[in-house]
Amino acid sequence: MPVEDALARLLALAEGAPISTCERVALAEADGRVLAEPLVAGLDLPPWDNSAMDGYALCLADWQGEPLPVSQRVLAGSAPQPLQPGTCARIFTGAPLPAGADLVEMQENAEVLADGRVRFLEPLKTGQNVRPRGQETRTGETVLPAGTRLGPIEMGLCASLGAAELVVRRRPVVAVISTGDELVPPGQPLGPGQIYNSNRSLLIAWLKRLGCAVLDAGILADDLELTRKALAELADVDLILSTGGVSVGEADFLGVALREEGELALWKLAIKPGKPLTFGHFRGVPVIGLPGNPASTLVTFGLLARPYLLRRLGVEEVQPLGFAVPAGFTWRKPGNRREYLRARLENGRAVIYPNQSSGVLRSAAWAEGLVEVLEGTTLAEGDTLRFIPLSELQA
Ligand SMILES: Nc1nc2c(c(=O)[nH]1)N[C@H]1C(S)=C(S)[C@@H](COP(=O)(O)OP(=O)(O)OC[C@H]3O[C@@H](n4cnc5c(N)ncnc54)[C@H](O)[C@@H]3O)O[C@H]1N2
Ligand code: MOO
Ligand SMILES: [Mg+2]
Repeated sequence: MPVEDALARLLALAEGAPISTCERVALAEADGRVLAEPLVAGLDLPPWDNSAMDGYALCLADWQGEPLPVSQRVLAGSAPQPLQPGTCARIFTGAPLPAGADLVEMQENAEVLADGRVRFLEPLKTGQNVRPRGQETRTGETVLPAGTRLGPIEMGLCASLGAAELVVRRRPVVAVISTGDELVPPGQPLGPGQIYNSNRSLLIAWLKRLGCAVLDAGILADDLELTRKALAELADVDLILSTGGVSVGEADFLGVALREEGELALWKLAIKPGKPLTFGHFRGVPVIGLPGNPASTLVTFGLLARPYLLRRLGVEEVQPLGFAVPAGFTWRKPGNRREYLRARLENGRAVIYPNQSSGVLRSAAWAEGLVEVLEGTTLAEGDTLRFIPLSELQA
């Protein structure tokens, strides 16, 4: 199945199983969460006309070009008096404009005379250096739609509107299973044939960034009975996310368990790395089986499982679009799977890590993004490719 068809399937399944319950959280706890209700402005922003500069506020219609006495001093955080006709007000950045004033001149363009009056050195224009009330936002406007993922910028925006609490989708509970008799957690010595479990750490960190509550189900031995048992114990989670055990080997049991006690909706995609990606249900619980090779885990989580989870949270834009870059390498062997190569930008061109084996996670740590090589294509230097930044995928 082509990647885009698999993604469309997954997103449709996600829409059928939304994480629809919500909770009210303090603003400080909302980073990384998804808004369940739109953020509607309860005030104008700015709440009043204010000065964009340190200088002097005056009324243009009232001014004949003569130096003006200073009738008041207005600091940010103060409440000014209405402007006395025939005077100007000393004013500072962010301070409310006195009623009757309609412009601010910056102090660099003004001269304070010996008698304290202020002479304006440049032509003046109504509205200059004034940030009018409501210029950013008006009361009642929807500032962020439901389904927005909150990041640093949104946190700041919510605060600017005085939102102390937000209604967000609850965290999806995702169980992480690492399958493989060879796996050992870091901190223990390696025996013969053993390797450290890297997928667990990669996925747990990534899921947390996505606002998921992670249930670490540990390492699962390559055994059908134990696989059934492990899956059966996770009946209450929103998603079971496993790695390994999805290919055709004699120790690959995930697909068998899904076929027996649920259903296998997706298996064998035209994607490299990541071909044996598996999606199905075990006794009704959604299961994503990522291929065990670490670069396959990375690519399939980023391009398929991450969008699936985000869509379950009601997020519309689930995938970075990436951007077009010229290839800084040649590709001579057309594949029958869409390839995602770990790449970097050098002098505006994509160059790839020399070892693209799906077992090599170091390629991804070196890389800044994934470049997409379409099925059946070869590439010459300068040909255009899509570059998907890893920073955006990991956000
Ligand atoms: N005869 C075939 N063999 C394989 C095929 C195929 O089509 N025919 N597909 C290959 C492809 S492509 C992939 S990808 C892998 C996927 O295999 P599995 O998902 O079943 O994963 P395992 O066999 O369990 O492990 C693969 C590889 O990854 C290492 N691994 C697994 N889990 C972890 C972990 N948590 N941390 C670090 N490394 C892990 C494991 O030791 C293996 O080296 O199958 C190919 N075979
Ligand atoms: O699809 Mo596998 O991840 O190529 O090695
Ligand atoms: Mg295998």
